[in-house]
Amino acid sequence: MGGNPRVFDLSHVALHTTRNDCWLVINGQVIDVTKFLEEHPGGEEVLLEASGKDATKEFEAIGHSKAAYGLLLEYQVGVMRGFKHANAATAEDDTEEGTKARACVMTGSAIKDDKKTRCLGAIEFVLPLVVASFAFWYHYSSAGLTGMTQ
Ligand code: HEM
Repeated sequence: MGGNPRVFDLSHVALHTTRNDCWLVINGQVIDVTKFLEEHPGGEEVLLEASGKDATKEFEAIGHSKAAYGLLLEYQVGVMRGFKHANAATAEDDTEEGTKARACVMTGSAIKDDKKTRCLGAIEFVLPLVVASFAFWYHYSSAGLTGMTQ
């Protein structure tokens, strides 16, 4: 799909319900799974049953892997009219590039959060050690000084 996604109505998607022409809708993405029917690990029957309609619930109920979500992009032919993505402003943002960009943002923040947590962990561990060593040093050096002056 290019920068301008094709926009479909459900009535249009409903015209593609055969083995030779099989579309379905998942999360506002219009997916043409015709070429994927034979490859689908869950079998072609479930795809045919879900064809021509919004199959988001069925798709998500299976707990498909990230790879399966990635495949959606590969077979996407357009978006549903008026569909608002959970984390996108408009359906127009739901281009392949847009979705990939969002995926990057999501991965990016996940990694960032992870780093932050690791960094915090290190600080939480090192800081008490530094404070304790300082306290020791202060105690003994001032004791030494006191000893010297007496
Ligand atoms: C609503 C329609 C769908 C239903 C009901 C469905 C059902 C299933 C089921 C039952 C399995 C498990 C097979 C097993 O473990 O033996 C499966 C696996 C899989 N499906 Fe679907 N599926 C649907 C749509 C799709 C679509 C549209 C794609 C991608 C374009 C897809 C990609 C996959 C992949 C890659 C697997 C392998 C396991 C995984 O990576 O999650 N499925 N599906």
